[in-house]
Amino acid sequence: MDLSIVGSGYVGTTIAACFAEVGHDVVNVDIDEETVATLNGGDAPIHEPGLDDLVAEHAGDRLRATTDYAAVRDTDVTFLALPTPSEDDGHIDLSIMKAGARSLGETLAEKDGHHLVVTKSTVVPTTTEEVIAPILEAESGKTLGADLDVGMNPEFLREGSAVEDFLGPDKVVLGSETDAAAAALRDVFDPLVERADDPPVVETGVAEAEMIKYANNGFLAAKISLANDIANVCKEYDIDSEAVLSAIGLDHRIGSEFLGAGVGWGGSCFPKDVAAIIAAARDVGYDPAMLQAAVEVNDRQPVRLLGRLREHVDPDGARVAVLGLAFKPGTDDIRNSRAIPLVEALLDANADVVGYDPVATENFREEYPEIDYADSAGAALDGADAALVVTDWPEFAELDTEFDAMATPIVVDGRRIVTRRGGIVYESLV
Ligand SMILES: NC(=O)c1ccc[n+]([C@@H]2O[C@H](COP(=O)([O-])OP(=O)(O)OC[C@H]3O[C@@H](n4cnc5c(N)ncnc54)[C@H](O)[C@@H]3O)[C@@H](O)[C@H]2O)c1
Ligand SMILES: O=c1ccn([C@@H]2O[C@H](COP(=O)(O)OP(=O)(O)O[C@H]3O[C@H](CO)[C@@H](O)[C@H](O)[C@H]3O)[C@@H](O)[C@H]2O)c(=O)[nH]1
Repeated sequence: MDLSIVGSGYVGTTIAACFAEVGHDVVNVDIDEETVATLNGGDAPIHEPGLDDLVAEHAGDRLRATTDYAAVRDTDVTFLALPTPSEDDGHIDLSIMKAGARSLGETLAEKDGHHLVVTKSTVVPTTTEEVIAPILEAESGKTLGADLDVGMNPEFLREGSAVEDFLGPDKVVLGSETDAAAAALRDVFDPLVERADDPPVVETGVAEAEMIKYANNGFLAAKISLANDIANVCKEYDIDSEAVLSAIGLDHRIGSEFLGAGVGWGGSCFPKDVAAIIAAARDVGYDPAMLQAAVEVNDRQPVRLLGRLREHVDPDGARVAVLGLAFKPGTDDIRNSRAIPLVEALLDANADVVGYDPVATENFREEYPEIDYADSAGAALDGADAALVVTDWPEFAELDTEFDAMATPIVVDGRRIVTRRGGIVYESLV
């Protein structure tokens, strides 16, 4: 099939390359000329394992990119993979989605025949039908349910394993309201479902599909927060939280994943999505207490980590190495990284901060040019008065003699990943 993907970021590029991989002809539309040029040059515009290879293989053939929305007229289905950031009060900011829908609608005015527009972005319930569809209808002159349909296909990929997750999903959720939309969505996903050995395909309504995404992320974020709550209790009793959490994970009703206690959840999705569904729920008169508690526990974890640091060193004037700037291992994405509140608090406390990350340093430097950066963990530790471990990059587990170069070897581990104990002052958050 001929597919167009509007937005070529973490999701748009990944799904475009993967759809090309399963046999579709795909065009990416993005307003960023550099992104488009990078893709057309055969390179991925983001760091994501396996993506470079797919882009290199399909670019110029089944995968191409353009800044010109007119390209969507040659396709059957368009996915909107545009950002849906948070407003200051947590509500979803739909301005980019609306701008994309307007451009798409304008261009569809000149397309004969049926077109399906699928929301891939994470949007609060009713957005696709009540916000996106009316813009598309108004701009294109097409009629919803006749020559225009909308659908919703939430995305569950994780950064750092995006390609693997998209090509091997636990489930595929296809939200539609008409037979034509349901049939087109099935046609898009059939080759992927077949290749992935038939994962469950959930066919549902558009608003249900929108809500499934928030329920998924809200549940996972709350699961981590509950693990952190339990781990904090363990810490106060001097009980090994890892032993406790791994034991409860053996109960199949609980499951062992996303019980990783530590400095909490960050990233481009959990914080904004949990905030957005809380705000949307309040708009319709319901206060989601569990989700709110998940946020509160999460906000406390960096504060607790700094408390552990202060038990050993006064940050004022101290050189503090921050190990890990990405919001999780395997990505250069720093959006809502736990390193952000930590670095800001350290700067407020007048610490001399040196950051290190295997791949996210340049992104962090753009936001925080005022701190020092090292090109290895060892260099960051050299001469430091204390180290905070913030991201669970596997290389931090291997650190050993590097700690010997610290001025005072105080290691406060926010991810419980460092293995060395002898000859250092080791303090774990949980
Ligand atoms: N990042 C993830 O892991 C992930 C996973 C699942 C769902 N999501 C959801 O997917 C959506 C996209 O997220 P992302 O992380 O890929 O965003 P992103 O910021 O990485 O990429 C968005 C892209 O859209 C482009 N863009 C902006 N305005 C445009 C316009 N008017 N027309 C065309 N292109 C435009 C930008 O240049 C950018 O390349 C969000 O709703 C997010 O919540 C993200
Ligand atoms: O046991 C765990 C697992 C994760 N995290 C943290 O949680 C955050 C999110 O991690 P992860 O879920 O692996 O990464 P994302 O790429 O943000 O993926 C989430 O957000 C995406 C965007 O909505 C969804 O598509 C994915 O299904 C969902 O897992 C990171 O800060 C992790 O460090 C923990 O603290 N403990």
